[in-house]
Amino acid sequence: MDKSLTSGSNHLGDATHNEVHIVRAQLQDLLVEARHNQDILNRHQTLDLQLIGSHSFRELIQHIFVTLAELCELDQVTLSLVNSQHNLQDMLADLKIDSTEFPFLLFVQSETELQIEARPLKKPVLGNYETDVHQILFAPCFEQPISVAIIPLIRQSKLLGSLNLGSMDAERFSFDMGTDFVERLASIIAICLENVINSERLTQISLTDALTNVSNRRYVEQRMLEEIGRARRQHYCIACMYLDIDHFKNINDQHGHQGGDDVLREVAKRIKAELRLSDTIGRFGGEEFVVLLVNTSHANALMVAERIRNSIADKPFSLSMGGMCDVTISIGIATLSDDHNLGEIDSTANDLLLRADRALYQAKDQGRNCVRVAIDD
Ligand SMILES: Nc1nc2c(ncn2[C@@H]2O[C@H](COP(=O)(O)OP(=O)(O)OP(=O)(O)O)[C@@H](O)[C@H]2O)c(=O)[nH]1
Repeated sequence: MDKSLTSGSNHLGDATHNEVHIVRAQLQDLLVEARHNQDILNRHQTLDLQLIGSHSFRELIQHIFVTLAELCELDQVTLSLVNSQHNLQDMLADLKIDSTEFPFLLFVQSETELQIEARPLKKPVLGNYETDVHQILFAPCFEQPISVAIIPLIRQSKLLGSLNLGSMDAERFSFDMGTDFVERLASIIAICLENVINSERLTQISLTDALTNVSNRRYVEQRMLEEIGRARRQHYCIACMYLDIDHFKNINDQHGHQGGDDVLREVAKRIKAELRLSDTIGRFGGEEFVVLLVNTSHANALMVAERIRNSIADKPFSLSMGGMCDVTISIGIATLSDDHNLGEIDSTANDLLLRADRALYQAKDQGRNCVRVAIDD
């Protein structure tokens, strides 16, 4: 037997075997990478769908802070929004969102505040976290990140704000990294932000009284049903106040319709100033207002009503055409305790409003500028 041939063919066999082994390993790596990429793609698609599907500002912000952070495995996510005329903060107040609900949502007064090292934020900036540059953007986070991506949110050439992503991994965001993904994400978020803000504003307009800027009757009636339902589930008491300006016809007669309008606006403002964010105030029509106090006992409702009455009676109103005017208000209160919160929600709401209205008429009958409580309370 030709040994060299045999050993040669063995060598050949080993070499082929090794090559096959290497190719197999490479294929395996490619497969792992393909699965990994597919996984990333799936996560991004899930994120896109959640962001695009957001129906409200609250929902969108939650997806940015929770879904985005989870799916992209980020350690810190904050969002800075340019709020030049305080419009956004007013909108949040109307939506009953207070600053504690979204601590990672930041407001800046102008685009200049989002400049990085004196350069306008036009493109994503990736790299190491630097305290003097990035601290403001990550101030609410428990831990400061190690690498960051500051991504402008631009819509129709206007900077809406910045999405600020942080990671404890130094290599997660480096200055020479491609930014296609983050730019795509930022354009989706910018479009969604613009959409939800516009839609919240439209809803707000349709539920707001144009003269006084408080809610209108439609909103209060809708809200009342929701609040009665919630009070029933969570077993607390709610109170309803019916408020009516005294002798408003005389105010109109003496100071003209414009003077009357000034009084309506100022009354709404003074009532609102005495309420909590969770309470609801609405103009029901003419010179009538309704207030809904959640999780409020009979005694507390009485206290708030007295405070409102005093805030109106104690200080004369100045009118836009000049001159002053004394104004008083009468208030009727009805409360709905947990043990009486039964039956159809519609009729419970009607009954609560009716009882507050009857108490108001008692207040009118008994001299005005006073607070009366429903008899059966
Ligand atoms: N300026 C102004 N007046 C309004 C508006 N809506 C209703 N009014 C007027 O509000 C007045 C309400 O008068 P009344 O219902 O007689 O009640 P009142 O004079 O307040 O008397 P009491 O409620 O019994 O104390 C009417 O003169 C309405 O024209 C409004 O949007 N602006």
